[in-house]
Amino acid sequence: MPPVPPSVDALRREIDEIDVAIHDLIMRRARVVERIAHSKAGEKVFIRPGREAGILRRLVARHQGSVPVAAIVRIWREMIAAMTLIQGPFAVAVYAPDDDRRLWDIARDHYGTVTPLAPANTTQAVLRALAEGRATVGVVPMPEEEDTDPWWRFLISDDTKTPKIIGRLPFCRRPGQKEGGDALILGAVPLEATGQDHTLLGVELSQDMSRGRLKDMIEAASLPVGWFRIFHLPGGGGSVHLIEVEDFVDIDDPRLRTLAEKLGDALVRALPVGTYALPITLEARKA
Ligand SMILES: O=C(O)C(=O)C[C@]1(C(=O)O)C=C[C@@H](O)C=C1
Repeated sequence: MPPVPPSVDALRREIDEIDVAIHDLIMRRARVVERIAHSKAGEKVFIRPGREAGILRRLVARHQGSVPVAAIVRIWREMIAAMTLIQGPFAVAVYAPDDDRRLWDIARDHYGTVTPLAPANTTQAVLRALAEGRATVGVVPMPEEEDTDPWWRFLISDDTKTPKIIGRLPFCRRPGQKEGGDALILGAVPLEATGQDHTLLGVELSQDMSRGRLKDMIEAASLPVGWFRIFHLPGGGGSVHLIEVEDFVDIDDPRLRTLAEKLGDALVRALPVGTYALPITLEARKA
């Protein structure tokens, strides 16, 4: 006689048991996070974007079976966001002018149901919310070529309180999803290498310099250049540049000293204004 398949009732009882086990594990995870939070006592910033990226990359790599991996990412983002809030106040300012909800939706996806999000009409308002402590992190659009008043120029500062770029959204890109509507996350968080990172380098010059010449100098300092944005300071007072470097570069990186030597008197300052963990692009088969 072939074995009798379990009844639907029996399968549902198995699901109930699994749910209890998952729920127990979530509560156990939260207790571990509470202990981590305890060890961070006294630190103003308790988010670790690099660690979050590592957790998701590991899960996406090991995922198998019929559940779309995008759903796994969503579940973990919900959990990590909730477990961030366990550790202290956490709020997000999102650039969402009038009825433009694009970044709002990306931010909600990343920060889950319970994280307070506040809309900001301008990118300046996002920076103000960060400066005034109303938001822990801010979500702003990727720098556009034609932006006449770019938000990123305020990040090129030696003031240690200046927020940095700490992430890029969406962190998981579905197959075919365009990069056009991407966002960057700002926050006063120490930069952390994850093994697959890009850095945004801020360069302030006392004079205008052609993009080609600056690019040559940066590449001669062994920094692999991605895209470039330029803002000419009013009144001919020089220029600021945001340069994507396809590597992790921190403030002590010797390549920055080489660049400073090459730029000589033209240089006012060159510093990393942030790094982001490279987003994951999901395979069509698993998405
Ligand atoms: O590892 C930590 O430092 C945590 O606070 C835990 C945790 C998580 O839920 O895994 C939560 C928030 C951090 O941004 C990173 C990870």
